[in-house]
Amino acid sequence: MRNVKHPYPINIDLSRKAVAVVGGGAVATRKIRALLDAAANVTVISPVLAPEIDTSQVTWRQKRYETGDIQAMDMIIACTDDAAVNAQITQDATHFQLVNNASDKTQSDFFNVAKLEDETLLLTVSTKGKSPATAKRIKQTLRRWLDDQHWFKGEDQ
Ligand SMILES: C[C@@]1(CC(=O)O)c2cc3[nH]c(cc4nc(cc5[nH]c(cc(n2)[C@H]1CCC(=O)O)[C@@](C)(CC(=O)O)[C@@H]5CCC(=O)O)C(CC(=O)O)=C4CCC(=O)O)c(CCC(=O)O)c3CC(=O)O
Ligand SMILES: NC(=O)C1=CN([C@@H]2O[C@H](COP(=O)(O)OP(=O)(O)OC[C@H]3O[C@@H](n4cnc5c(N)ncnc54)[C@H](O)[C@@H]3O)[C@@H](O)[C@H]2O)C=CC1
Repeated sequence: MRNVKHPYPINIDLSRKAVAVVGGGAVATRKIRALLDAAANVTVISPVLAPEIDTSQVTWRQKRYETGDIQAMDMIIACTDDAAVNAQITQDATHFQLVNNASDKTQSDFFNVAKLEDETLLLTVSTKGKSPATAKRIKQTLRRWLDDQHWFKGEDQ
């Protein structure tokens, strides 16, 4: 995140929000899964899409990113494999849009978190951007502990 030491953690209902994912590769695939879980209206802007992305669940604009593409979006995830394009997207976003630059943590309004979820629980883990792999490992450890306590009834995620 740009310069905040104590980010504000929230759970967002995205069902009335328009979310742009710029890029259609491995990172986009993971972010889109979580966005669709939260009922977001997802538009993917990318010349190519990974086969795991279901085009019946998103709006696909098959093109390279251009300034103006994100104008009507509430939230934007910049995850192309071109750092200059991701930086341009951060620059194009206005102060009332929330932008995540997946390739540069100093250019994001928010970070994505690792989540563990069933009907009644939503646990999220963040290392404040320091180590996503550690967040994933902590999530897996928590999952085993919750299973041992019979406190978790979710699928593997
Ligand atoms: C800052 C942040 C920004 C953001 O994306 O919001 C960010 C940034 C970066 N991630 C990188 C790498 C990987 N990240 C993952 C996975 C996850 N990354 C997630 C979050 C975040 N990642 C945010 C901070 C989270 C926090 O605060 O802890 C998770 C938690 C949530 C999610 O993405 O949905 C999800 C957990 C999956 C789960 O829950 O199972 C994997 C795959 C894996 O581990 O399986 C790899 C490949 C690892 C490898 O193999 O090296 C790189 C290096 C890129 C490079 O240079 O190559 C950067 C760039 C940088 O650090 O600047
Ligand atoms: N935050 C995170 O969780 C992680 C972030 N990363 C970062 O994310 C970047 C992307 O990683 P992957 O998805 O694995 O790459 P990838 O190579 O699988 O996908 C890149 C996608 O970007 C698209 N693209 C390229 N130029 C574009 C443009 N001008 N406009 C629109 N789309 C464009 C391509 O068509 C492709 O679909 C990496 O370069 C790395 O910096 C990598 C791993 C995890």
